[in-house]
Amino acid sequence: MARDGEGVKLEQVHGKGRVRVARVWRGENGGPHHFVEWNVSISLLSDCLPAYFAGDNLNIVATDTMKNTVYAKAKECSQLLSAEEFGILLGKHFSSFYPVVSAAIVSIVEKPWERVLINDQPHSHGFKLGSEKHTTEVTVKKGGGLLVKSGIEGLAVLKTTQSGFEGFVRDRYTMLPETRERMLATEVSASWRYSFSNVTSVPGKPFCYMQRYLDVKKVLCDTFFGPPKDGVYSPSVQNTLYLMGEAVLSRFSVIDSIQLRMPNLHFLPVNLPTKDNPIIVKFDDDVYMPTDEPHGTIQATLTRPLSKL
Ligand SMILES: O=c1[nH]c(=O)c2[nH]c(=O)[nH]c2[nH]1
Repeated sequence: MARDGEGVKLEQVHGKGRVRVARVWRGENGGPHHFVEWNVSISLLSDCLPAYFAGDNLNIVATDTMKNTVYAKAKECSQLLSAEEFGILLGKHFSSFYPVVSAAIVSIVEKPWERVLINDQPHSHGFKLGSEKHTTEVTVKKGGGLLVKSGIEGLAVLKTTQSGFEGFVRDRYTMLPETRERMLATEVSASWRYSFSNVTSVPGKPFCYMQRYLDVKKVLCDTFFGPPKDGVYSPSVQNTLYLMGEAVLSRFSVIDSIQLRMPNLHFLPVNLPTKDNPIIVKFDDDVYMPTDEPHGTIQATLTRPLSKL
């Protein structure tokens, strides 16, 4: 929402960030419990410019109300649902319930609680924290326009060989040796966009966002690592990132585009020469110094041709 007035252009959005909610669904007749913990952020686009220009709050949906709505809607959801479905439900509510709201953006980060296995048996009500996180960002416009993104944060992956980096620009500042043998480590963040563009075109069951999230994660990992025995050679993070994104687009027709962020987390070869003694440690692809920073930042978005942008 923007207004030009007295030489000032105002663009604004307001919302509530980091609303933490956990929900348990207790199985009938002693069946297993299902559990999620979500961190929900809401932004509303609404015509509340008088609040900024004149201190008139008449059209403001209080952010406290947004927070309460998260708990109220979680309570109403009597069946297990995915973060995406909860985001759509909240987005539909905010954009249709309030005449002043033209669009709602709901972002959710799911805490990676996983059902625990005891003696290989899934526990009925016990969970432990995993690593990478499932995320979603849903935009719902008044009238039903929809954008659903899902994502992964913090998928840490590493391979000890089958990676190199050669043929790059060399100048007087370049010290990095060319190599066909190095470690490759990254923490993948991915965000992909589904092709549904209206709340009426969202597929119902059996389409399952949770399963799709697991499928995309598998395709990303399979492409990064390659076959179990021999792996696959990576000539750069850039090429591996591209192949990962391309594999997702070619495997899932409901996904229009994917953004991947893959920091290059360096493992530096350790050589310890001394002035007087023979070399204490000579690097032989064995001892490394892991570093978090500085790190390479490699990021790209792949979009399917002919996507309805
Ligand atoms: O895969 C890589 N891509 C780069 O752009 C780069 N730059 C660098 O120093 N090492 C690497 N590795």
